[in-house]
Amino acid sequence: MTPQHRSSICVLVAHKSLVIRRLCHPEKLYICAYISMPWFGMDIGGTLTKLVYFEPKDITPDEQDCEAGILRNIRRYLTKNSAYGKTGHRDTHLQMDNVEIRKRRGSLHFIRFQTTDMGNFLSLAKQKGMAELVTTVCATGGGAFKFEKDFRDQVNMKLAKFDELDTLIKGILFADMHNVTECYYYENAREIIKTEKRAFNFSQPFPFILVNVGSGVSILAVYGPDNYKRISGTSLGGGTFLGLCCLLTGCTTFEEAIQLATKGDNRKVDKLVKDIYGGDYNRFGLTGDLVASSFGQMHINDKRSSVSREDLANATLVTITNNIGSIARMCALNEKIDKVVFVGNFLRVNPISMKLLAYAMEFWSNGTMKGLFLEHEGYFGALGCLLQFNGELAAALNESLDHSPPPNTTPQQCVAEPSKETASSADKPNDSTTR
Ligand SMILES: Nc1ncnc2c1ncn2[C@@H]1O[C@H](COP(=O)(O)OP(=O)(O)O)[C@@H](O)[C@H]1O
Ligand SMILES: CC(C)(COP(=O)(O)O)[C@@H](O)C(=O)NCCC(=O)O
Repeated sequence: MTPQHRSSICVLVAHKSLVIRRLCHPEKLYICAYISMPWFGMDIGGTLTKLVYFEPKDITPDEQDCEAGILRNIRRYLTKNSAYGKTGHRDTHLQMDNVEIRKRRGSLHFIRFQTTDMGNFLSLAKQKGMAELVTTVCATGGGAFKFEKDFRDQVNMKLAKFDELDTLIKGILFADMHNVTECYYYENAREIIKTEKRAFNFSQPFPFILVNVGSGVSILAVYGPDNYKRISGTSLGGGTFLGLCCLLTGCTTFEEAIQLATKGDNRKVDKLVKDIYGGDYNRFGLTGDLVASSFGQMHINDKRSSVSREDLANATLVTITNNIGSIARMCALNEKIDKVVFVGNFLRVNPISMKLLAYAMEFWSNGTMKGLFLEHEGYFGALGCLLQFNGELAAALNESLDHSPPPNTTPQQCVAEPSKETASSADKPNDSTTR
């Protein structure tokens, strides 16, 4: 807030998550809404909850004096630690600095925890006094619906719900615009052992196929910032990999599953083309080393007794990844789109899958399609949600506000027309789903 704004305030009503200020004007009384800190976006997924927190770095000495103790404590707690409770982690390597959001400059912090830990998160929020400061949390993902009552009953917080696919796209476009190295591809993807990560210029993104590999998989065709359709999906996703891996190897975490897979060999588990043909199946270009049948050797006693946990983990990873790659490629072919962007936390610390997907796009399309990846892989829904905060408040305040802005006031400072991207969009049926 600038000194002029401060001097024009005649009434200030603190309403926890937002501050409504009445600005004096000779002819009219204007009401402007400032969104008070803290700013969060939350994506409550089937496996992981992602939290994006905006830490303002342009706090003036005046503001510092006024900053409530609770707010300061929350800021310090989130930014000075990188582990929270049993499963909470801040991905410090993903932090985005010097970002401008709603005319404020600051850093974006990326935090995740297991959705099964939601009870502990709510207790922590209560303990840190969040409930006293925040009335409304912007949330997306299935959990925004599932946990709505828990938020209300346990911490007296309202969830402003946003659709997970809308926010996913908003988050991707924002991250790509603010981070020049956000998007990358694998050079020489056909040579999996040698292939290397390279930055990709994604400044002209449309159209692209978006494959979100979370617990399950959603596939979208994106034609513009507000123009997309969900064209396909599969229940064989990241949750399937983790679930099957735990069953087959006795591992208990995703990180362990990936580590095992890194040391294993799927060829001891799968039946390859050469196991069936004795070599290549030349007529249709199927080389001998191609997987003909995932897990296809495991009905043979001898083979079964000689495989390791590592081999089983690797075969599970390859099976799930190849299936996703195959569906994604067919979707891209159908839509006549050549860029296929893979996101979602299944790709976290998982170069095996990324390289396989890059290979699959390149090989099966004869080099006409490209697999692309993004650094903030699983956080776009939460980021998009944080960015839409404005729209939610506009909608919430729409009825009580004078819509015409006061003189010399930018749209960010004053709620005017409700944004098209209001929370209510999450409550509408998704008519862009074609499947
Ligand atoms: N620390 C982790 N714990 C559990 N799953 C993880 C972890 N890191 C990556 N994953 C993978 O990410 C998937 C979840 O991806 P995410 O995009 O967060 O989806 P969702 O929104 O459904 O939770 C899991 O199914 C698993 O394959
Ligand atoms: C239901 C979901 C959108 C939920 O998203 P997620 O938490 O998995 O990221 C996703 O799991 C999905 O699209 N599953 C596949 C459903 C299908 O098309 O078969």
